[in-house]
Amino acid sequence: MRIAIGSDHGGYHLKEHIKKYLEDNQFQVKDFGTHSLESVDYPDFAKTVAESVANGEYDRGILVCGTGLGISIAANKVKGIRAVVVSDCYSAKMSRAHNDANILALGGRVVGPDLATEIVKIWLTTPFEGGRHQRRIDKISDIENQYNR
Ligand SMILES: O=C(CO)[C@H](O)[C@H](O)COP(=O)(O)O
Repeated sequence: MRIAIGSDHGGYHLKEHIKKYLEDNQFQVKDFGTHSLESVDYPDFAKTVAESVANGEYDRGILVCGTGLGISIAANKVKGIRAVVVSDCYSAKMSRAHNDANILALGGRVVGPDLATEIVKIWLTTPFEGGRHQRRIDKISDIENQYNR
């Protein structure tokens, strides 16, 4: 699986931790930055990662800012993106099974590295269930198409 990752300064340390986990576990990872603790603007990284997932270059994206909130809001502006902020294992599972989330957003100031690793593991291995959930995803796409032509 090809995974695009990105963060702002608030998510930098957790992004580096997740990158190492992914590389150690034979995922193909592209790090779109940021590459230091210098203050940057999270929409810049959300946009790059979200576009790389929306255009099919990468299968999934993982984004980290201080809370996961701003970077997920920004990513969700890109057509075709379903970004979710997750800080527990149940939501990680359900965001895949029911919501077919294609971007996981984490808060570097919210979740510790061990919990984040568990969330990432679950999120990357849980399949979408389809069925009635596909109908609901299609309705989300309909809303998106209405406002984002
Ligand atoms: O969590 C975030 C957005 O949702 C950002 O990481 C946070 O707002 C950055 O704050 P600061 O510039 O004070 O480090």
